[in-house]
Amino acid sequence: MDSRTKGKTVMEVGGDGVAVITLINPPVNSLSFDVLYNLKSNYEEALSRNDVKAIVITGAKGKFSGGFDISGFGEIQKGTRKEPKVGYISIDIITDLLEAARKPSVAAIDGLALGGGLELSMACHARISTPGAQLGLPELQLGVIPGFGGTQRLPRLVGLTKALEMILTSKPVRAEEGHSLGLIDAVVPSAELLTTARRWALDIVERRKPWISSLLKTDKLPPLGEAREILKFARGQTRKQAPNMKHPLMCLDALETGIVSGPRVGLEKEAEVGSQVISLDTTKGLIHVFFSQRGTVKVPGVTDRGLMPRKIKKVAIIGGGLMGSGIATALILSSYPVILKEVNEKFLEAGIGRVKANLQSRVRKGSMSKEKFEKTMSLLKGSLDYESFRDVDMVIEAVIENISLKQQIFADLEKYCPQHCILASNTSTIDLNKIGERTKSQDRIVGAHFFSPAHVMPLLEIVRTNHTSAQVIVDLLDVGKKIKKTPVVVGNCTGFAVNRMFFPYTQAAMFLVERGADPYLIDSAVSKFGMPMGPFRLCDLVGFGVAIATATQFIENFPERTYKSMIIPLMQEDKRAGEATRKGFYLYDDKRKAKPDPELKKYIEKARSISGGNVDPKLVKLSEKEIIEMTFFPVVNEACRVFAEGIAVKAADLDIAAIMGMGFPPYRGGIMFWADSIGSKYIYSRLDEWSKTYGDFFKPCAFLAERGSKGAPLSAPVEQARSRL
Ligand SMILES: C[C@H](O)CC(=O)SCCNC(=O)CCNC(=O)[C@H](O)C(C)(C)COP(=O)(O)OP(=O)(O)OC[C@H]1O[C@@H](n2cnc3c(N)ncnc32)[C@H](O)[C@@H]1OP(=O)(O)O
Ligand SMILES: NC(=O)c1ccc[n+]([C@@H]2O[C@H](COP(=O)([O-])OP(=O)(O)OC[C@H]3O[C@@H](n4cnc5c(N)ncnc54)[C@H](O)[C@@H]3O)[C@@H](O)[C@H]2O)c1
Repeated sequence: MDSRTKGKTVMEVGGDGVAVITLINPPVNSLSFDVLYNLKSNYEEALSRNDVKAIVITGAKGKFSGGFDISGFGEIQKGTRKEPKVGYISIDIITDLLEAARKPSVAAIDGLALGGGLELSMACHARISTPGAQLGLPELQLGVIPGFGGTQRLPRLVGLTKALEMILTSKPVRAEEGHSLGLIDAVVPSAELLTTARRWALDIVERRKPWISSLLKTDKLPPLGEAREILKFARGQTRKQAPNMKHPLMCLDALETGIVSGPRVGLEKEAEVGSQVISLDTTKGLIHVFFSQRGTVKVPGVTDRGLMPRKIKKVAIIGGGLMGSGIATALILSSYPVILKEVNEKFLEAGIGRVKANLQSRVRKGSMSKEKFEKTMSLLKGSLDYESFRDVDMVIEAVIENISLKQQIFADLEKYCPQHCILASNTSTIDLNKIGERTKSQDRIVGAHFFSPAHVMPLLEIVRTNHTSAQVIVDLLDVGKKIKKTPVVVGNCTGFAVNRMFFPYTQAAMFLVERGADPYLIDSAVSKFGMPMGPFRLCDLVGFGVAIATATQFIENFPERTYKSMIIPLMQEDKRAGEATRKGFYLYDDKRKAKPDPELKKYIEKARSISGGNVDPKLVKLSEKEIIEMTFFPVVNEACRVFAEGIAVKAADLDIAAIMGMGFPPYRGGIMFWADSIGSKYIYSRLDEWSKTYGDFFKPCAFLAERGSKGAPLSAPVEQARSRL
């Protein structure tokens, strides 16, 4: 393959008269422009050759296709590639050349047919798949719409309601379901895939099987009035669930056009809308997130050294509290045998009970069978001592946040665990160097910072010190992947990446409220911005005990830029500690529904009198935009410090950490991507102005000042980062 081209297709014509075209573009046979243009020439040749009666399309190495090459969207967005004429691929090639051809086509689907891959197969006249195949149109998840005819063909193959479900949720279906829906014509074992597809194609030629053009099917479509009602409902739901995104509604427009005005007009509408969505900011953000998420496992100096992950056969967890039980759940769910150690029988039983409850909730929801539950639970063994630690490959310590206890535990681990064993801590705040102070095992000490609930939250911060070996990081990256987490490798500092970046967010909110802003308006503006909840609702959820403990760490470590608000400590004195006590910034009813509390004013006024600050009329009347800026620009400022200090190696890692650790809206691309979309100059000037009026909490850091003065992007690599790693 030419090094400048991305992928190709090859065509082989058999003695039976079937031309087999194979999509080849590793690792997922994505449909790059090169693949698509090759496919077009293969088709032209197959249609013109007398020895070809029918065509089979398949993908190399057990994968049909993962869809259009997503990097192609980036090239169009950046202007490094000219977009082909609107509709050229979906209408000229896929519809007019392939579907309307005089010779039938059959798709032989192994592995996956996603996005453009499934769309290409839907333009074929039949689809044969293997049992494990995944079939879906996940485009909306990337900010684009199905653009190779999927908005028209899927409803015609599986019905409007199912098509809407598949498109709006981006969730694929398995082959068997695809078969019962009418999306797949036959499911056969892998070894029979090609022979069945060839035979099927010839049967179509010989009229023993029907020659079906999906685009012309109407039997699965509801009557027009009903279709309009279904689409109206879908629009209402979409507006509610994705209020900040335009592309799902634009996708529905394309679907509706096809149903109201016919599939050809629908295809034209799809092509027009498909071209428009590429330049939406939300689309740019989501595509950035797709690649950044996959990029977190590429760590310069670590993953480029040819190290192979060692096999982790058994893991021990110390502490079966909230975090330890969640981590144990995540591990046994991925088939790791786990030993859970606690201080006494009672606590051990409680810890195992929590793991059981985590799994039982899956059984209740129907996502886990009883047999699977039993099998998974059998991987968990309890322990009250270290005897069973003699053959573990990794230990994750998750006891209470107490430095001398952790130091003692690590000294014990050094004695009992084998020499190769990875010694990880789930600490949120304590310096890992201190934790390992009483050992000689610094090279195998690492942070494995999970987020609560650990079996649900997708992020894993892998914290390395100056001494952590590359091998240990490679091992942990592999475990992270196996337990389906997105790992981000960060350096050792207070709060690591996520908690450190987001600490100023809560502080900014407290500051604004003390100066007269309405906390409920702040929460509402932040939720509208796209966070799962506002800072005050979040404090209630986490609990004030944790909030105070974390705040103390930041006040001690970064005194020059922390805002010390007394609101939370004052409330806690009155036994209001958040949702768990049913009273915090909100009041909670039996169903845990939050309601504003007029009494809150009392605490705010008292905190204000302690801090000596005054109500600022400007801050009382903040617009939603100003609220977002004043709460998130301090986060950007701290993210810049984290980046400049080399705590994160790539700005994109901070984007993923913010999205997966804090719920920052993915369609804004993450914290640094969002900041760059606003511009460093503006952010710098706002922070600079506020710092002059309101103090050093807002003071822009040197990195932001430097980039802001030039208007340079904040996410550009740090050439001379004072790396701590
Ligand atoms: C016009 C059309 O309608 C528009 C489209 O088709 S848009 C594309 C629709 N398709 C998708 O959204 C599928 C996206 N891909 C995925 O969900 C997953 O990659 C997958 C399920 C295919 C495979 O998952 P998994 O095995 O875990 O591998 P994963 O790490 O995600 O991907 C492997 C590599 O393939 C790349 N890749 C996957 N799908 C790709 C695609 N469609 N385009 C370009 N690269 C792709 C990834 O970036 C990654 O590259 P890397 O190794 O350099 O980091
Ligand atoms: N709670 C969170 O949201 C969160 C998030 C990330 C990280 N963390 C960190 O995880 C760790 C645990 O937090 P948690 O919320 O699960 O605490 P927790 O209080 O719920 O659980 C701690 C458990 O450790 C046990 N324990 C204490 N000493 C032990 C010993 N010597 N041997 C075995 N077990 C022992 C206790 O009995 C208790 O069950 C802390 O370091 C915390 O900073 C917490």
